Amino acid sequence: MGIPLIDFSKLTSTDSAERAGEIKQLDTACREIGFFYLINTDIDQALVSRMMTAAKRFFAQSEEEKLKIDIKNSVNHRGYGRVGEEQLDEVNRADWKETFDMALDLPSSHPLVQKYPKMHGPNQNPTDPIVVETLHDYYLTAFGVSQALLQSMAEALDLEPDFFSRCFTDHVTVLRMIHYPPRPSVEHDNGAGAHTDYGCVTLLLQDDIGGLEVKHRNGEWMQATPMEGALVVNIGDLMQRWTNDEYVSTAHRVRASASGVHRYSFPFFVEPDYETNVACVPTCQSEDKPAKYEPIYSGDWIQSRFDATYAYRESEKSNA
Ligand SMILES: O=C(O)CCC(=O)C(=O)O
Ligand SMILES: [Fe+2]
Repeated sequence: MGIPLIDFSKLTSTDSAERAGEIKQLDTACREIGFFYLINTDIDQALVSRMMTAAKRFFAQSEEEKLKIDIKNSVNHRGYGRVGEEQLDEVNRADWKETFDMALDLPSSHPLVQKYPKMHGPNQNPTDPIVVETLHDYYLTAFGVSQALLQSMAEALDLEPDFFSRCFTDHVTVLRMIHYPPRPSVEHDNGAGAHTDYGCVTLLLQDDIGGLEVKHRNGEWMQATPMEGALVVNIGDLMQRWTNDEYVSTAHRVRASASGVHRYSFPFFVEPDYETNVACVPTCQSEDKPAKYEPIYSGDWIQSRFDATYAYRESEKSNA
C-alpha cells in the first residue's frame, strides 16, 4: 500500500511490450491512488540543481524586493505570493509558505488575453536573469515530460494518443516555486493545507526534506518520502472529472518545516487551453455508468478554484 513507481523511459520505450506493461501500471496507479513517483524522466540532475539554486536566490531576497512582483498586482495570477496569501484548506489556517508562479507569457494584445485576462497575459519576472532562464528551461523540459505522460494516459484509457495533448496549444500550465520557511510555532503545522489539485496532472519536484503527505483511500495519511531523481505525479480534479471519476484526484498536504529547516518544492500544474471542453471521455461512460458531470470549460473551472483559495481574490468568491 505505498505510492507506486512508474518508469518514464519504459512509457516512452520503442519496445512495445515494455511500453504496454508500463502503461498498465500507470493506469492502475491513476485509478487506485492517483499518485505515483515518476523516474527516468528528461529532467536531469543538472537541471534539478539549477532549480534549487534559483529558488534559494529568489526567496533569499528582501520582502520589499519580492513584493515588487506581488501576485496581488497581477490580474492573471503571476508573480510572488507572500506567506499567508494562500489558504488551500478552506477551513483551517493559511499556508506557511511563500510562492512564485509563472506560465506562458502572452502580450496584452493577444486575443486570448483580451478574452480571458484573468488567466492569460504577461508574467511578472524576477530581476535576476539566471533565475528567469532556469525557470524557462525547466518549464519547457517539464512540459515535454507532461505531454508524453498524457499520451500514455490516453493510451491507457483506450483513447487516441493525442486525446489530451492536442488541448495544449495556448495552455495555462503553471510552474510554481515554493519555499516553506521554518514554522513560527509548534502549533502552526500547516505548510500547505489538505487539498486536491485543480488541473489535469501535477508534476512535483521536491528537495530532500520531506513533509508531503497523501491521503489513502482508507483515510490514513502516507508520506511521499523524497526519492532522488523522481518526480511525484498526481491526478488533478479536471482529469478526474474528464474520466468520470475513473482516475482519482487525491487529497494531499504538506507539514510545516521544523524549526530551522527550509523546504523547497516545484509543482508544475499541467492545465490545458482555456476553452478545452471537459466532457466525459467516451471510454469512461456506459449505460451502467453514465457521465456524472456536465461539460465545462477547463479555464472556467480552474479560475473558480483560484478565486476560492486566494486571499487577494476573496472579493470574487461570490462570483465564482
Ligand atoms: O510542496 C509540496 O510538496 C506540494 C505542494 C502542493 O501540493 C501544491 O502546491 O499543490
Ligand atoms: Fe497540491
